[in-house]
Amino acid sequence: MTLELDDLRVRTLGECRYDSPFAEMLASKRTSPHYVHEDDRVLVDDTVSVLLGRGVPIDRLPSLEAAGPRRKVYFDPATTNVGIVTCGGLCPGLNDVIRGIVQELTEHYHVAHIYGFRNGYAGLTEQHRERVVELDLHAVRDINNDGGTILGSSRGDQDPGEMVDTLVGLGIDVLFVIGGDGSMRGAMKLTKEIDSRGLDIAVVGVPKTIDNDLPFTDQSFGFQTAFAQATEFIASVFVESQAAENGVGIVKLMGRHSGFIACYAALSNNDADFVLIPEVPFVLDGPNGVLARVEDHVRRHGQVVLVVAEGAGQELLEEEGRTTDASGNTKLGDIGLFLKQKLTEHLTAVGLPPTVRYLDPSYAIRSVAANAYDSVYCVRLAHAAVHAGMAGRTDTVVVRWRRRFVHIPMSLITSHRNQVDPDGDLWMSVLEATGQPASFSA
Ligand SMILES: Nc1ncnc2c1ncn2[C@@H]1O[C@H](COP(=O)(O)OP(=O)(O)OP(=O)(O)O)[C@@H](O)[C@H]1O
Ligand SMILES: O=P(O)(O)OC[C@H]1O[C@](O)(CO)[C@@H](O)[C@@H]1O
Ligand SMILES: [Mg+2]
Repeated sequence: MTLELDDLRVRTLGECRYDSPFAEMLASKRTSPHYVHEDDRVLVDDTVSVLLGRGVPIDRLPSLEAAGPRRKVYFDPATTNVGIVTCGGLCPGLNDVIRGIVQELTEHYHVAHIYGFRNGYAGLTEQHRERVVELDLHAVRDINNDGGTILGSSRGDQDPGEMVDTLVGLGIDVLFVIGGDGSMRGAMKLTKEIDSRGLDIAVVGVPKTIDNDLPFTDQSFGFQTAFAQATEFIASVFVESQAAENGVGIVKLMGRHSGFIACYAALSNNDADFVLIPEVPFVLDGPNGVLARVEDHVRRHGQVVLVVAEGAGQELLEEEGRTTDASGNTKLGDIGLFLKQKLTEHLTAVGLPPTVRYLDPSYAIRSVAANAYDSVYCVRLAHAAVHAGMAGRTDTVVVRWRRRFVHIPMSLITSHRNQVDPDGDLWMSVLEATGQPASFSA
């Protein structure tokens, strides 16, 4: 993707004229290895060859605005009303982000009102307007101990006009959207509607995806918790497969288009012998296909463990009758059950009748509370989002990029998918750890 500096500038509603509660704390701060000044920018690229290849002066290199508190803010905190909505699939840490936003707005900015919309964008429609809840410190006190989201979530289409009417009705100045790619597309439609009506409402996104499939972010919040949960299931099938004759353990993990959860979970305890992900196509048959390779492994070791991302090998499954969910996401075929059946048939046919242990942890890896690492990450993202919104940034997403918190235009987060690069070092680590072939070609 070609990136120009101007593509990376975030929108702002106007000049920041109100004193920020952080003004004094910021007065003497300068950029350091641990802090980026609000007037400084963070480079997108981090290798000498790419930077040289850009062929532009340093101040024209693609760079991102630093996140964090400003000395002045756009909205007058005392009269500011805020809305929060969580959309799409669950992800560990949603409650931590909600809590962080409410605490920051209450304890530091002392804003007028914070409203939570129930069940995703549906909560902003006319039908559900009366379900809006007012959020305060009491309402969010210990919600971080629970998985899910106290606001609820949903998929499905809503009318931006109706949603903006709700924002106007409540006098919302800043809306925080915590969600994935679909949610950010929805947020951009809201901004477009807000603009067309000439309204002064900021929309700030906090990207959420356990699949880690959003670009321009080191790793999305909740991802670490999710893959840590997944490792437990791999460990279980490993133990089971070791105890059985011709033991075959298969774990299917979430990851529609990106196999990050499968790769990290597999690397974590290093029990997996094969990792199959959407980014690396494979064939079943032939001397170099998955069936023959698994057979060979069982012959040599008496057992085998496969970790498969749900989006892997979709090209091998019947596409007939494939449907979409309420948000238009394609429903995938079940590659886990398909592999279970094919491996059972093949190993039986070659005289190695297997004992197959198949686990599909599914929602169990994403419905849990965030671990300590993710909780820290969530609260820092929440703070960054609040500062961005109060400073009038709109159509903007807060992310951590190369360990710095930064702002990016919302359109970039939906511009492409973050995927495991088959030529990158993560996949190389998986190949090194599993010993599986680099490709399963016919
Ligand atoms: N193309 C789109 N245009 C406008 N709004 C959209 C679009 N796609 C999704 N949305 C809105 O965003 C909400 C969430 O979208 P979706 O169900 O795709 O989840 P997501 O945010 O992508 O999260 P995830 O995929 O990680 O679960 C939907 O309920 C819908 O209101
Ligand atoms: O919640 P649903 O609609 O069952 O969707 C499940 C999907 O959501 C995700 O968890 C992404 O949020 C995918 O990994 C998974 O395929
Ligand atoms: Mg999505």
